[in-house]
Amino acid sequence: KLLKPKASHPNLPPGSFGWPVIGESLEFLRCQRGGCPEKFIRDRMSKYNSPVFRTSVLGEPMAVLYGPAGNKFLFSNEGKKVALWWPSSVGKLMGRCLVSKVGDEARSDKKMLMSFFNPEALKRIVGVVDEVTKDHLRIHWEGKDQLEAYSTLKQHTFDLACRLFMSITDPQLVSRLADHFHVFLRGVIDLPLNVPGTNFYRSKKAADSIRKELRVLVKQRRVELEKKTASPSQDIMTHLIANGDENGKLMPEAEIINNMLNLLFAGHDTSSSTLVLIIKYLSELPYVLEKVVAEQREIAASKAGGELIQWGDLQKMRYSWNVISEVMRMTAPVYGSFREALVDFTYEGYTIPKDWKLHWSACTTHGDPDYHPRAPTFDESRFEGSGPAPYSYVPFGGGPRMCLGLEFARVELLVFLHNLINGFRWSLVNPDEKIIYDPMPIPVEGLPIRLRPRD
Ligand code: HEM
Repeated sequence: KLLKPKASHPNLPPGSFGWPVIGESLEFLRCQRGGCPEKFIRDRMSKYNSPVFRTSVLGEPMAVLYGPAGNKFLFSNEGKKVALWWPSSVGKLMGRCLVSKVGDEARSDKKMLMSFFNPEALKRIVGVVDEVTKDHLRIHWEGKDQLEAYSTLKQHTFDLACRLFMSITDPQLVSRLADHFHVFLRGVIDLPLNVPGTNFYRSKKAADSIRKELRVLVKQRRVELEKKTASPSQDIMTHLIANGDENGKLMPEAEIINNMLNLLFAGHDTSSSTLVLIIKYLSELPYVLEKVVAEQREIAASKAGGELIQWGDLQKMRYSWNVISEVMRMTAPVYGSFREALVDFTYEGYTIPKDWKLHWSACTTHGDPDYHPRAPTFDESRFEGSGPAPYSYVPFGGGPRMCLGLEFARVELLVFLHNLINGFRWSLVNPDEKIIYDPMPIPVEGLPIRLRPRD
C-alpha cells in the first residue's frame, strides 16, 4: 500500500513515502525529540510549496494538511469525509471506549461523559480541586528548597484525576494505579507487537492490572449506590454506572472501565505537561509574572479566612488565562492528532485516497506568522478582545472530536497557578533546560526548581 499508490489516483499531493515500512517516521520522531515537531512539516511545506503533502509515518500513508484551512477542513468533515484515527496500539490498549469509537457510538459516549465535564457540572467541583491542590502543595512543596517540578506535577494531576473522576482517596490505590500507568504510557503509541520484551506487551499487562483494580472499584460503587452511601453525581464513574444514554441504555461495565482508563490517560499528562511549561515560561518572563502575581493576589485578598476558590473567581483570572493560552500557543501540549479518509476526496486540487491517514498540527498552526505576528515572541495580549482567528489556535483540537476535558483543564490549571503564585517564589536550577516532545512536551531534566515561600 505504501510503495504502490493506486494508479487510479495519479493526482496525489506532492511528497515522499520515504523508506520501505518505516517511511519518514524516523525524521518525524527526530523532530519531536529535538523539541520542534513543526520542523518536519515546515521543511516539507517549503520544499513542495503546497498546503498539503504526502508522507508515511507510523506505518501508514499520510497526508499532512497545513494551517487553519487544513484544520477547518478536518474538523468540519468529521463523520463525512474523515473520522478520528489513532495508531492501532491506542485502540488495542484502550478497548471499546470514546477514542476507539467513531460516528453515533462516539457521539453517545461523549454525551454521557460530557454531562460531568460541562461548565454547570464543573462549577460544583472547583472547591474540591482547590482543596486537593492546597493539600498537594502543603505535602510536596512546603518546606522544600528544591524539587523536580515535572514528576511532582504529574503526581498531582494523577491524584486529582483519581479523586475527581472516581472518588479514590486511598493513597495506596492511587500509588498502585500510578505505577501501572507509568508502564502503560510507554507502549501506548508504539508498534502493537504483543510479544514479551516489547513496550506494547508490558503496556498491555499494565492495562490489564489497571482494569482489574477498576473492576473492584466499580463493584464497590454499585453496592454504595444501592445503599445510597454514594451518589450518581459524585464522580464520572458513579454517573456512568447509574445513568443511561438518551434512550436509557446503560453503558456496559467493560466500557465504563475502558472509558475511565482513557480519561486517566488523556487527562493527566496533558495537564502536568502544561503546568510545567507555565512554570518555565513564567520564570523567564518576570514582567508577565509580576502581572499574574498582581491578579492572583487581588483574588486571594478577597477570600476571607481561607475560603476556597469558586467558579466566579476563575472568571476574574482573565490575564492569567491569557498567559496560559499563550504558553499553549508557544508550546502546544498536544502537537496535533490524526484522522482517516472515509472516502476518496479532493483537497486543494489533490486527491486523497480512502483509508489514508491525515495529520493536523497544532504546533505548525500556532507558529504561522500570517496568523500570529511575531510568532516566536511571547505575547499574551494576542488573546485580548476577540483573540486569534478561527482555526488558528487549536491546542484542544476542534469539531466533534474536540478535547472533552478543556473546561476541566482550565479549572485545574488556574487553581494550581493561583495557589502556586500565592504560596511560592521559584527560580530555574537550569535556565537553559531544553523541552522535547515525548510525545508531550517535557523538560529533559524534569525542570528542577529552587523554592522559597512568597512572603
Ligand atoms: C491542557 C490540557 C489538555 C490539552 C492541551 C488537551 C488536548 C487535546 C487534544 C488536542 C485532543 C484531540 C482533539 C482532536 O483530535 O481533534 C484531545 C482529546 C481528548 N481529550 Fe484532551 N487535552 C487536555 C486535557 C484533557 C483532560 C484534563 C481530559 C479529561 C478530563 C481530556 C480528555 C480528552 C478526551 C477524552 C479526548 C478525546 C475526545 C474525542 O475523541 O472525542 N483532555 N485533547
